[in-house]
Amino acid sequence: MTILNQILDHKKTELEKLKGQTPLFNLDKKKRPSLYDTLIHADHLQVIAEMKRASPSKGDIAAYVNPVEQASHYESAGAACISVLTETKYFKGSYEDLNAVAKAVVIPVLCKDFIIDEVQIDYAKAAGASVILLIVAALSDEELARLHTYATNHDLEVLVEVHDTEELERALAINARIIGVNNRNLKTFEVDLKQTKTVARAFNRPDVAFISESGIWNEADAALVASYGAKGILVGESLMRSNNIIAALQALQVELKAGEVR
Ligand SMILES: O=P(O)(O)OC[C@@H](O)[C@@H](O)c1c[nH]c2ccccc12
Repeated sequence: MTILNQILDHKKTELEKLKGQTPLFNLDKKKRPSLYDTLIHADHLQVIAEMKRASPSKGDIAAYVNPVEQASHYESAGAACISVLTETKYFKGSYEDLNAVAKAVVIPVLCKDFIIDEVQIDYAKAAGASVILLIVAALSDEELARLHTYATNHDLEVLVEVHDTEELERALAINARIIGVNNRNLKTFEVDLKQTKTVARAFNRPDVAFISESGIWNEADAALVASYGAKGILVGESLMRSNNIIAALQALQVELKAGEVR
């Protein structure tokens, strides 16, 4: 069984618990900027910086880091959005982490989880997210369309994650406005930045905000995916391990040149 299937099986067991409770978080509702608008109008590569304590492929990365401090560094270094892992068993995240970050920053906040049910979207919103992730590989076409509509109707933006050109077609079919290609295959854990190139070449839609996710360590990686057409990048581990978060994040914000070679 692939790791993605293991995570999804575990998720199903948690749904009943979520459905039996009401999400109660303390939050003053903030109007956050639109991630889509930020990406579409970008003149330099936009960074979605991730709060990631651990992962199934790497184990502990920074298990005990303070999410508010981490997110505040990200925000002051010019991040476009903060991604917060809320999956608990494999990534050691929580809705409490998300809520703490949402209270501390004014930029968009992405709830990073394996969403398979509306109740998770309710929790993400209640905890303060303005963006959610939907993973095409984890959902049927019907589920993808239904959850995408549900989130949009609740004033959330949606990052739709794909791995390859077949999944890209499925994302385009539901009119996804923000599409991310995950350079890490969630079935094998292999990371290849060229996935960004392959997917970028398969479509020409300037109205879609296209981002590259995972495996970005330095300015050269950032410049490479920008040259493939990415307007933004989703970066976790390299920032979590950095001992100079601000400098590391600033270095990734490379200039976007008009008419990049794709
Ligand atoms: O730590 P990295 O290699 O910079 O990757 C960040 C992010 O892309 C990764 O955490 C991620 C992308 N899609 C996901 C889906 C679920 C969990 C995690 C992810």
